[in-house]
This record gives sequence, structure tokens and C-alpha cells, in this order.
Amino acid sequence: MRLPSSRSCFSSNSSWYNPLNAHQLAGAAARLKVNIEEKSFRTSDGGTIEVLRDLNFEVGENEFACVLGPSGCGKTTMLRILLGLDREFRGSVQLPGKVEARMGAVFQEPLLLPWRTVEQNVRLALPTHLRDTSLDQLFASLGLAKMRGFYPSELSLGLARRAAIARALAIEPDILLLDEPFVSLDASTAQQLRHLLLGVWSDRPTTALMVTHNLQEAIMLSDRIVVLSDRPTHVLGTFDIRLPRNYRNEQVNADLLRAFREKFAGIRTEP
Ligand SMILES: Nc1ncnc2c1ncn2[C@@H]1O[C@H](COP(=O)(O)OP(=O)(O)OP(=O)(O)O)[C@@H](O)[C@H]1O
Repeated sequence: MRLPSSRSCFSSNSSWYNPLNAHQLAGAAARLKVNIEEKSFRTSDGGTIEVLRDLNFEVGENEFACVLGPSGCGKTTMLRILLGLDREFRGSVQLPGKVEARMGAVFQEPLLLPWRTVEQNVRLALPTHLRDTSLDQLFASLGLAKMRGFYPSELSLGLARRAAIARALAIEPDILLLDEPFVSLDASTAQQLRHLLLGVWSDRPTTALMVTHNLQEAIMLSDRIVVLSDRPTHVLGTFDIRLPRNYRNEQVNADLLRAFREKFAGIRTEP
């Protein structure tokens, strides 16, 4: 996804409900920097609900970070801000990318156009300079080589999610944002998809930020886990995993899980 008129760095100092006051700053940035001072919503009874307050963290260039936080704490709200879909907040966000951040996004819903084939869905997202690029390697890596000509209605949810991952990565994004892309899948399909995602991401690493409720998933995928509080949401702490993924066997992952639970005692996670 390329955002209209988005820059690699933007800030919003607007009053909450006046996006016209928001302004953007241009700037080269290698890392993702999130400094959201405040994000609130109006409620139907005329009140306000403060969702994010002083939410500050960074993700290094080509790092894979997971965000873990309680239900309803504002993870999707944060992703919408990063995607530029919500400018009504106080604070600033700096995205990776030289001038304009190319953003790949994968949501829980694959959001494929039903009247287009898998390949057409992916090609539609490509920027001009990649229009004629070969997608053979990407489709092969994601196990979609034989499904390029399938329509979304012919795909299982797991295959549709693979197509959504292919679409997000085909654009060679400066940043990849994922919102619980493996929920509602059976355990083995979800695990297979995690491996596929890691495989394609490792072939061409990019800065990635994934929202999840699943601690084991976060430990498997991340370089860093950002742990969020209840609302108004801020960062409780981060858990850095400075270990190459090929060292992360069952025993190592169990040790990491224990270390995480020691550091964040009392935090509810799945599983
Ligand atoms: N457009 C909106 N108007 C009013 N309130 C909203 C709006 N969008 C989100 N909220 C509220 O903001 C809070 C955070 O929502 P959000 O979906 O970002 O949380 P989340 O952490 O992603 O939740 P979950 O873990 O359940 O997916 C919730 O209380 C939600 O009801």
C-alpha cells in the first residue's frame, strides 16, 4: 500500500478531531519511531475514551517486532495511525523509507478482490517500477505457484492469507504491518504460515511490525517484543531476542518463554 501524500515522517499536532490541522514532515529515516502522545475517540454518549497516551517505541531497520497487548488496548488503532488511515492524534510517527514509505499491510481479513485472480490481486498492488517484475519466486516461496490463476472464492482462509502476504511483500515494502494475520486458522496451518512468512521475509528483510496476542508466535518471529499496558496504552517494556532464528529450537523457545514470563510477571498472554 502506498499512501497518498504520505511521507516517511509525519506528525499530527491537531486537536483530536481536526485532521486539517495535521501537518507532515519529510525526512529520511531508517527506523520506525512511534511517539504518540495521545489518541482518543469520542463515544456515542458524548464522552471521550483515551486509548493511547505516551506510546513511544522504535523498531530498527529490518527488524521484526511484535506488539503484544490486552484486548481493546488500541493495537489496531496504532496500526491505523501508522498506515496514515487516522491522522487525528497528538504526536509523531517516523516511518522507514527514503522519501515516501512504501507500506505493506496484512490484516485478519485477506481483503482480496473477488473478481480478480490471485496473481491479478497481487499485481494490482505493484508500483510502476515493479509492474513487470517476476513473481515466480514469491509465489513459489509461499506455496502459491499452482494457485496464481485461482479466484479468492476457490481459496481456503489459509491460502487467502498467503495471497495477502504475497501482495504485501510483492511491493518490496519499506515497512510491513501485520494485524493478527494468523488468527482463526487451525494450529498447524497457522504454524505453516508463520514458517512461510519467515522464509519470504528472510529472503528480503524489511522492517516489520506485527500485532499478536500469541506469545509463542511472537517469540518465534520477533527480534523484539513490545509489551503494551491497558488503556490509556503505553509501553510497559520490551523484550529483545538477540538470537538468530535458526538457533530457536523448542528448548530455546521454552527458555525465552520463561524469561519473558519472569520479566513480565502478571501479563496475560495466549497461550
Ligand atoms: N472509530 C472508533 N470510535 C470509537 N471508539 C473506537 C474506534 N475505534 C476503536 N475504538 C475503541 O478504541 C479501543 C481500542 O480499539 P482497538 O481496536 O484499537 O483495540 P485492539 O487492541 O486492536 O483490540 P483487540 O485486541 O480486541 O483487537 C476500543 O475500546 C475500541 O472500542
